[in-house]
Amino acid sequence: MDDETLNQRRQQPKTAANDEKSESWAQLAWTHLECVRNSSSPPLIQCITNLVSMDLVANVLLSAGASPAMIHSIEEIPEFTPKVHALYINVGTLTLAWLPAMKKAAAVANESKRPWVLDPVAAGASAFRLKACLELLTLGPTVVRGNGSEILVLFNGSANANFKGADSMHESTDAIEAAKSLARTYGCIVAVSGAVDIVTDGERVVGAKNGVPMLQKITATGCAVTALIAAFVAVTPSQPFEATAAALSVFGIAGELGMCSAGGPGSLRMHLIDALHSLDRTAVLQRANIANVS
Ligand SMILES: Nc1ncnc2c1ncn2[C@@H]1O[C@H](COP(=O)(O)OP(=O)(O)O)[C@@H](O)[C@H]1O
Ligand SMILES: Cc1ncsc1CCOP(=O)(O)O
Ligand SMILES: [Mg+2]
Repeated sequence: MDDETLNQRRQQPKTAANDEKSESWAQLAWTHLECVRNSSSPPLIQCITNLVSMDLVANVLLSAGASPAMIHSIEEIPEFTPKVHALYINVGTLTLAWLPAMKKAAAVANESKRPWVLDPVAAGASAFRLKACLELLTLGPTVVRGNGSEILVLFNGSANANFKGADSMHESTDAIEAAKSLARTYGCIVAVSGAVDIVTDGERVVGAKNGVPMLQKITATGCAVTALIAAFVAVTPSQPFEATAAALSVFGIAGELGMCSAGGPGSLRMHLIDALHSLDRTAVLQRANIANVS
């Protein structure tokens, strides 16, 4: 997708990819994936992500039809970030050295009117990490996706002595009100992953019930689905709520199909990537399970 196309999408929300008011959620999920795959050039996603996740994030983006670029040096950001279709920031292996580059990239993405997505991995693990996440939130991400514990910590604004790390201690549904409040405060879409993936813009709330529990046994699946959200938002930047729900559902469907061939987490990782690559319309329309949450 070239810049001209991207700008046309921003100015004209009613395109084939995002005329979703008349489409079912399942159709919408398929349309987003198709749009990523069929862009004239693959959506370029800059990923400033943690060291654990780089491989899976890049492979998930490639298998969905996007183009990942793991470029995180602050020296390269002013030149490179304006060229991307979306930016992905993930604090999983945050150090003091990386934080200025994350903030700079967010600022350049904002100036360049590029959507950007934040994954606040283990936000409550330390005061340093939480402060960094809250500072990044004030820079105005388009979407924030975390697990239940991460979203609750961002909402409470204080590091939690019981916080265990990257894995959630909460159900996604425990964090619905926190997610709505964060979405209203920061003017962004907030997604909470789990058995049901919750997506809210502060008013609307939908739940995507796709995926398999074994996705939790593969490191960086949360990071990878946040990257997929960035790719979906890249092709419909004026519709981040819909793009986020669609990405979560599509990733979950790939997990469901991958699980049919997998013997455990190691082979699920491989089959997940294969399933995302070959996902077809029939599977998405039959399996997408997105509905309003009251
Ligand atoms: N119990 C579950 N059943 C089905 N899918 C799940 C379950 N828990 C998590 N997932 C899926 O696993 C992926 C990673 O989510 P999660 O484990 O919540 O993120 P994180 O790795 O950041 O903690 C998401 O696609 C989510 O939908
Ligand atoms: C284990 C771990 N430690 C620091 S980052 C990371 C990966 C976390 O990935 P995810 O949040 O997707 O499980
Ligand atoms: Mg995570």
